[in-house]
Amino acid sequence: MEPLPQSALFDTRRLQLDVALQLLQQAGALLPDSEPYSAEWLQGVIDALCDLSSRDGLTGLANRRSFEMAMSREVDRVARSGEPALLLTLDIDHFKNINDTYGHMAGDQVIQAVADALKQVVRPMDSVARVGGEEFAIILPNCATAFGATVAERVRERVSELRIEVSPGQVVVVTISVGGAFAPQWVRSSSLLWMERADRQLYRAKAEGRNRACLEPQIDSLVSAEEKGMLFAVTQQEVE
Ligand SMILES: Nc1nc2c(ncn2[C@@H]2O[C@H](COP(=O)(O)OP(=O)(O)OP(=O)(O)O)[C@@H](O)[C@H]2O)c(=O)[nH]1
Repeated sequence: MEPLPQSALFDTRRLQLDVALQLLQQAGALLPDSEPYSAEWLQGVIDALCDLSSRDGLTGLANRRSFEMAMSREVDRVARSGEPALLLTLDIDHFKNINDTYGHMAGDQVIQAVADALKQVVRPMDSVARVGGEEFAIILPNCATAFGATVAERVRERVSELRIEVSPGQVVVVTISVGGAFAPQWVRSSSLLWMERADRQLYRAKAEGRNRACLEPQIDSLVSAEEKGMLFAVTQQEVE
């Protein structure tokens, strides 16, 4: 790497890092143990802040922002490799009743327990996120299309088996509704459209009675006109 010009060097101790360091401390983040204010130490602080801003505080899962970035990367990867990737969106059924019956703190415990179960039921390469209050989403890269319904069902079943003790002797059982859609292979789509398609199946699962998984049927014509338009636009750009 080129040496930095003299004008780019400054005394890093003049940086106002108090709030950043307090935030990291409060979140229990590990601070780098290198010499404070050295380049290595600053890089460690920046990395820890990036990690903190990409996670959901309650569950430690990826938050919506970092999940959207992961989805965009996956959409690009699928378009290049043609490998199937499944997106599941999940929502705890009648969650408002849990808050109303047992209180908000118990509701938080339920969200944490569901998050832990989701992390355990998928492969390490899959990305699990909390994308809203009682809403989660999972990207499953390289998931064979024939296997999609089985995976979605396994996730649903695992959550229904949880026995969550929200206070001594008080056990809560919850169910989730699951929607799923595969990323269109060989088509440069958008993560937003992919999420919308999975969400549509989630609404169907809710409407059909909850505690079930609905996947978008796998037929070619499911590549929407909008997505075909995007493919066309890309092809045009490449020609020009
Ligand atoms: N405890 C707790 N509750 C939350 C949190 N975020 C959102 N909620 C609550 O989650 C509830 C969601 O309620 P609704 O959107 O009506 O959905 P639902 O009761 O799960 O009903 P369906 O989704 O239709 O099955 C609301 O009461 C929110 O206040 C959170 O972080 N902690």
